[in-house]
Amino acid sequence: MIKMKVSNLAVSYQHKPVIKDVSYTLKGGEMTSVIGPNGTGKTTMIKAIAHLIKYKGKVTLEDSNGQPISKNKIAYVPQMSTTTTTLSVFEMVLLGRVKELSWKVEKHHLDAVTQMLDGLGLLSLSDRPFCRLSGGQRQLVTMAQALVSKPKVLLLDEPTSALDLRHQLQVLDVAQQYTKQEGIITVAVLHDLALVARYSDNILLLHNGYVEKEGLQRDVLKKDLLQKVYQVEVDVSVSNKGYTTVTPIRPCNIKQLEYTA
Ligand SMILES: Nc1ncnc2c1ncn2[C@@H]1O[C@H](COP(=O)(O)OP(=O)(O)OP(=O)(O)O)[C@@H](O)[C@H]1O
Repeated sequence: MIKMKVSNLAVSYQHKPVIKDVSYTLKGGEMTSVIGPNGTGKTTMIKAIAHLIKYKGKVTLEDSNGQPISKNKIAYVPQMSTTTTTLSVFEMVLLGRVKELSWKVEKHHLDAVTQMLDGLGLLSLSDRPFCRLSGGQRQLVTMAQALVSKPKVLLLDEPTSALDLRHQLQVLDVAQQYTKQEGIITVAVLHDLALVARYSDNILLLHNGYVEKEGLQRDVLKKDLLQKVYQVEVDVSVSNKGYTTVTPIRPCNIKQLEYTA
């Protein structure tokens, strides 16, 4: 099983600490959701583990034999692609294979792209220029591009923010299926706690640059903990079909609430 170990991670922007001292270990085959209020450092943290920004501390990635895995095997899908490229959807997804391509594009690469587009319901958009897609379609295409690169670690920054209900489930189903099948590590920054409850094997709750809590949904999606971190009164309920819902009720002053976590 592959393993990613993050030790004493710290990131500052212009000497202002954003991620202060974060440590955790992630395992292959598991989906981890990163949650927390706006501006708390979620994007910064996943950009650091993708080696896209400078950080202090240590991030190691190793296979089941303890051998290091190259950082090239980490795929990062940003919040929203604003590129104005005129490349087609097909070409954009094919770029996911760029490290393996030579002057001649082999059939198996083209087949992999077609299969991925088909799986995400994007085949009919193959020839459309990427710059003429809607926000949600762009999110799906960048996800396809990441998956076609055969990553060992898949980092998704708010992958469902522009998607309708059906596509939210579709994207997270694809990510979950791929994570389990290939035994990779997937980390998704999500704000929708119903999706978090449904798809996470593990949840990291970030607050003010620290991990406030890490664990299973029953340990993290707790009323008093969420109230403390989000400063909002919430109701946490589980339907008779087993789906967890976190309902925000009203913003609150934490001093009025009892915190026992
Ligand atoms: N390039 C940058 N330069 C300076 N400050 C930055 C930069 N990027 C982010 N920040 C600041 O770092 C803090 C954390 O930002 P980050 O985007 O990581 O938060 P987040 O938890 O992902 O937020 P959100 O939920 O709103 O997307 C914020 O205060 C933000 O303003």
